[in-house]
Amino acid sequence: MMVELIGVSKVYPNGVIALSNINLSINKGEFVFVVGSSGAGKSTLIKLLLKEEEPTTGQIIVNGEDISRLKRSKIPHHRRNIGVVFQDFRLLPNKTVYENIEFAMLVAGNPIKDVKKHIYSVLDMVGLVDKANSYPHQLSGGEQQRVSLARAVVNKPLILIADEPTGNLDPDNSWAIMQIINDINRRGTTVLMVTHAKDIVDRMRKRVVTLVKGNIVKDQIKGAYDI
Ligand SMILES: Nc1ncnc2c1ncn2[C@@H]1O[C@H](COP(=O)(O)OP(=O)(O)OP(=O)(O)O)[C@@H](O)[C@H]1O
Repeated sequence: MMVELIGVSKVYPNGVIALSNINLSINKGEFVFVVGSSGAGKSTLIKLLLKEEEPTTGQIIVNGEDISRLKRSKIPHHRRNIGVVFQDFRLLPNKTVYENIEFAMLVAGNPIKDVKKHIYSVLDMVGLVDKANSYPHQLSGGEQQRVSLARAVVNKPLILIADEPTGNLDPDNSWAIMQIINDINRRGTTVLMVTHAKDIVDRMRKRVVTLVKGNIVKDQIKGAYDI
């Protein structure tokens, strides 16, 4: 099992119950869509997995490790297991495409040899070798998201979390991003993608976990977007 949530609840200090006794198991190599209306608890789930928030009850096990018991000093090591992409790309504006990816490797203290070759291999995967020396503002939204995906996987994470990765993109760019995420998954990375994109979910025929008010109300093997 790559990710396991056992009896996980999250009650924020203001009393809002964002997640209520969640049980969820995700196998190594699985692809899971998480869907649900606004406020259903999707972002909270991601924050718990990244250990940006602590669960109120329950256990969260990632790659065999109970992250609710993790020492503060072990959090960076835990986060290196997870690559993340967001709706708003979050590239560093003053660094080139190459430097954005290089920086992610440096920060992770990555022991990967031949940094340059490795950066070009992830750029090749997203079809942007020719943009290595461009700055983010010189790229389209779709291209920026491709860079952000290259950066997310450069340290070979076990899990890719994509938080509405197509939220700012038109249908063609959305579909291109979806294909890259699917390729990343086929190469063995477990993928958890939060999305509101009904057309994409319905076309991909992957596992779909549906949240309503902090509860999993549906978990379908080859599911559809149905809220
Ligand atoms: N830091 C916080 N403090 C208090 N309440 C919060 C906090 N973060 C989220 N909430 C509340 O918890 C509930 C779940 O929020 P969450 O952001 O997880 O939903 P979501 O499914 O990601 O929604 P969206 O699709 O709008 O991003 C909501 O009622 C929200 O108002």
